[in-house]
Amino acid sequence: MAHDILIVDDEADIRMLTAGILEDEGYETREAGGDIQALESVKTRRPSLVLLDIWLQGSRLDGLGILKALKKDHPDLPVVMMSGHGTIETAVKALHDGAYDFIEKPFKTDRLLMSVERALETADLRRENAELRSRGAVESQLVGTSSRLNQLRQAVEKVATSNSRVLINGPAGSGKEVAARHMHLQSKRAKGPFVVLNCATMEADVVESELFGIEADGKPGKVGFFEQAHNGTLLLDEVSDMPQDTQGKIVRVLQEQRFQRVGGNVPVEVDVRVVAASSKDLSLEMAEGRFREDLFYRLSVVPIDIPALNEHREDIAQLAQYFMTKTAEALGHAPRTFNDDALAAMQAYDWPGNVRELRNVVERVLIMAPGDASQPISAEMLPREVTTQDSESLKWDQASEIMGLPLRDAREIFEREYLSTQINRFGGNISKTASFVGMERSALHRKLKSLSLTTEEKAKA
Ligand SMILES: Nc1ncnc2c1ncn2[C@@H]1O[C@H](COP(=O)(O)OP(=O)(O)OP(=O)(O)O)[C@@H](O)[C@H]1O
Repeated sequence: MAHDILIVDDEADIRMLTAGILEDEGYETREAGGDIQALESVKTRRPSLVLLDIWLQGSRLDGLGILKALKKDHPDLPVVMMSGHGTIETAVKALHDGAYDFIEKPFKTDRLLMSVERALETADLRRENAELRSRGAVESQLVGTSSRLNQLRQAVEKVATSNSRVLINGPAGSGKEVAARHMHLQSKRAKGPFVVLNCATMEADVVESELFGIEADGKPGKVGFFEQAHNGTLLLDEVSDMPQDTQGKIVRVLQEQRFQRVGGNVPVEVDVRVVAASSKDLSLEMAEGRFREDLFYRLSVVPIDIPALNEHREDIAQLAQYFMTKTAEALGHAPRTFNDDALAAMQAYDWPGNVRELRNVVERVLIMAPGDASQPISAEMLPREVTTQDSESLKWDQASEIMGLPLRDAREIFEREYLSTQINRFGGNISKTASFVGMERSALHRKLKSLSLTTEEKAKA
């Protein structure tokens, strides 16, 4: 997509000439003859760059005034100043106030193009960096004011002040790492490091060297996660994926607060608070012999449960707006609001990927939605899966679940779903339901009883 450049100059000839040079290079241009036009134009749509004259006859604000106003709302918008009567002081002032460059009029074509090109390149790079940072970002504060979130925050803050080990449980993307970071920042260790080891993405044969480091010829060759986290917190994320041998070694470290590096024989002492997180039910993993009992009880001194997003829907609007502001800042866009329909659709959706999915949807919407910042995001601009959560996908989930069952169990699930839907459809009226499904009234009664379905309950549902 061509970069779009706003040229602000009170002289129409200069605007035209500059626009001609830029358009020949494939840029799109817009023109403004004064302060009001310039600010309006940026408000309507943020350009990729502004070329701004310092002296503007007939305007209340001069170029420096406009620069300040622009930078207030769009700190990352690249601005190149131009002037025929520029003094060194004005140029320095402009650069100090955030202009990218200052060119003197009359300028040579090459000088103009070079400055524009560099300013755009720098802005693109900055944006990409911020975007990368934002994509990998995990917050340190738990956003949300529902009672579930308030309880969670209280529990996290309470346990933070103790040195106890904590096991954080919750579905993928629900905020386990955010809770762990929040806990770290509220603890006495806040100034120390917060280190995350993701046990799920680590190859079994390197987990130990990653955790404990490597020693060769009596010297540390690689500092492990435990040492990196000295005086701070180590989060063992997806701890259920840790190989069993390593689990045993961790038990010893937790007991003794010291360990040996791989290949070494000198004990290394550390002061580390270990916090574990898991999206699997660790007690089940333990019962099935995949997770060591001694480690489970050592890690799970204080269990903290993070709810799925659909268990605290009241926070969806606040979280969506929060991620909108963050993402807009990172991408250098103006943030948009959500209208009531969009909020209602987001609140009704089930969010199988939890808060992470919500964050991704907001990012996608900000980048893809038509219109400008003055237009709120409406339900039609949301991705299809959010707005068309008709039971299609749910039905499919259920169907695949049924495929894994013996016929008897599958039939029971089907009959239960089918009959409760039909009873609801006929407002709990057994005679009408019986006639529609083609059963005797008494037979339907018996069936409902055998499925433990009551008409009152189902009619209410
Ligand atoms: N309450 C919250 N406030 C702010 N951001 C949140 C909250 N909950 C989750 N997030 C954001 O959602 C994303 C996923 O959160 P996080 O990584 O903590 O989830 P997780 O449960 O650790 O996921 P996984 O199981 O995949 O490791 C992150 O970008 C995080 O910042």
